[in-house]
Amino acid sequence: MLKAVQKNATKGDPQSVISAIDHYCRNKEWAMNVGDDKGLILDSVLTEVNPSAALELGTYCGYSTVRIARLLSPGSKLITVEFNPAFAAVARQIIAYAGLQDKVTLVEGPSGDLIPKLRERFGVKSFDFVFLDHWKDRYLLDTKLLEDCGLLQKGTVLLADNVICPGTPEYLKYVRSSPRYESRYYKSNLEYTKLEDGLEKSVFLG
Ligand SMILES: O=C(NC/C=C/[C@H]1OC[C@H](O)[C@@H]1O)c1cc([N+](=O)[O-])cc(O)c1O
Ligand SMILES: [Mg+2]
Repeated sequence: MLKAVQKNATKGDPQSVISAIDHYCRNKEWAMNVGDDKGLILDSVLTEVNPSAALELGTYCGYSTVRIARLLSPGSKLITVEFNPAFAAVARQIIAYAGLQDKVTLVEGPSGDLIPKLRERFGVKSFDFVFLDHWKDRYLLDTKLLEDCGLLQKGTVLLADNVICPGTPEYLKYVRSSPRYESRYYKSNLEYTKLEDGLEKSVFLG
């Protein structure tokens, strides 16, 4: 994937990096990026929220990191968390190739350990936007952790990938039944396939 970006994308042009990855993953080797179909929904929700402080759980190779960071207003920041050092190493190069390294802080390690440290380490008061795309059985645990650490504020938008495939049933049940969230499902398809998947947008009500 990284070679495809270096070969086919233009340095400093995030859209060309996104297109190069999508083309490669559709035609050569599938990979678990949020992809171009769900990516358009991510773009529109992100543009609507226009966050000054955004968090991504599950960087993988940085595809959604680039999608998010390219739409941030000047001065806004994205913190992205990745547990797997090999993925993180690729992501750093892809984010830099897109020229977005100044907007992105990539933190390596388990989300459960890092979330409680984000305030002291990065001076984050709270997040306006959270993209959940990491281990599917961590979505609910980490959402509750974000609540308990006071990192969500009234109006914070959580956007969760893969709520159908591979699926995050406990998380869905929680955000759809809790009085503290206003939740909505955006139907789409699993990246680069015809299988159903979708994004769940949940607004924290405080
Ligand atoms: O596991 C998925 N994502 C979470 C990956 C999590 C972790 O894998 C190793 C690394 O530590 C990374 O953080 C996933 C899986 C599929 N899938 O179709 O299997 C599709 C997706 O969009 C996904 O995000
Ligand atoms: Mg995903």
